[in-house]
Amino acid sequence: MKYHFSRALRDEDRTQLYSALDYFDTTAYFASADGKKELFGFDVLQQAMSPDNLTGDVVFGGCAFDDQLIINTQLMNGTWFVPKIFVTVDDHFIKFESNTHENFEAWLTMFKQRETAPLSSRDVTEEKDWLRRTQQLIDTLITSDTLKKVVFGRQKQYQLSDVLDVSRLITALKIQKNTYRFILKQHHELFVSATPERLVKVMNGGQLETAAVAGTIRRGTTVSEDIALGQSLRNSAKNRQEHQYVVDNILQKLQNVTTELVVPEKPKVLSNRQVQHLYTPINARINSPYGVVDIMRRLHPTPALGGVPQEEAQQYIRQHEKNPRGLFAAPIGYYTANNTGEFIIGIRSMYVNQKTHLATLFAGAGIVADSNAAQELQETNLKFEPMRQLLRDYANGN
Ligand SMILES: C=C(O[C@H]1C=CC=C(C(=O)O)[C@@H]1O)C(=O)O
Repeated sequence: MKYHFSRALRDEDRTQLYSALDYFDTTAYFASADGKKELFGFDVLQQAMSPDNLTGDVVFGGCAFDDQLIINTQLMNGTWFVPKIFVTVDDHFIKFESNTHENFEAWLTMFKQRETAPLSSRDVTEEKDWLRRTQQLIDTLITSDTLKKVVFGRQKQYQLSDVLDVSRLITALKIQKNTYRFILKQHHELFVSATPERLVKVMNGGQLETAAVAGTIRRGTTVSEDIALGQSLRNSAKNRQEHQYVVDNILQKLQNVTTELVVPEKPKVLSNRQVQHLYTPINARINSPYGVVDIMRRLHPTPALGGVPQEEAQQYIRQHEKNPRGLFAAPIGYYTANNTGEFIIGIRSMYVNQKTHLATLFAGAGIVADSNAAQELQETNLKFEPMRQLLRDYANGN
């Protein structure tokens, strides 16, 4: 990029940057799981449905989960853009890069928080037969010689009374600890995710970090109950199996494109606000000439989102889920011209059409032969909760 500027971070910078996300037609926001690093992309220099034809210092976007097209949306079928302005914020510093604006301070002062109307929401559609279809899937898994695991998705729609402001969404998302937060906005469409699942991060020098996040239990209401639940998750043969499918698949996919693969023997427990997961971090060094986009394409979908075997599970998903997933359960993130970048998985997410004011919330659960359909239904209810809470907090002005 042509213009570069950096300085110490000031208190008001973040608020102004959040407001700037509402001023442009196309924007992206990415926050690391510890909340220390935030990336912003503003306005479009180049745009495409696939990253292949874009040449920019940084590219934001996401692929659709599979090749099923969704009507009346551009965003959910996969979209990528090179921003005109790229801003990075960490604990102490702010870095501004631009092709079009020379003066960062003058640019930033243009953006003020807007007054917004109160919001209400009511649920309008719900997949009432999800329990029955999940039982049918369990029966299929019990009798199948080949199919071992399918991550089965569910969607729920809410009618909102007004448009959502990205700046207020970011503020309301902050309570979702230990999750990456991502918002992609294109025209009247928004995709919002507070996800614990990192697909891949590649750093300068080719160090690669990924993780298996699969196997779920609720949070306890007291510290001791929470710890006991985490322990029972670790001891659950069903959850360990569900998790191990993901670890094995990632290792197999990385084998020929990396060296120095490091994987702990046993999973840890990763706690989010509503649920706890089994979690295995996996590190490696990426072989030349592979880049972060190659690894993203190679890894997606892991059995945390698709299933085992991959092709058969994806076919089951295509045939038995009510609606295509779009960016739900799909890779979203950014990459740079230096082959670094980070892709997370768009779960605990929602899609909002700001013209119809319809919000679609997504949740899924890994189903194996040992699964209990009613428990999986409960699990998906918990997985809807980050976005339901977001809508509630947004409405309450939190
Ligand atoms: C598909 C989702 O979760 C996946 C990620 C973590 C744990 C999962 C599980 O335990 O079922 C799922 O594989 C979702 O949250 O919508």
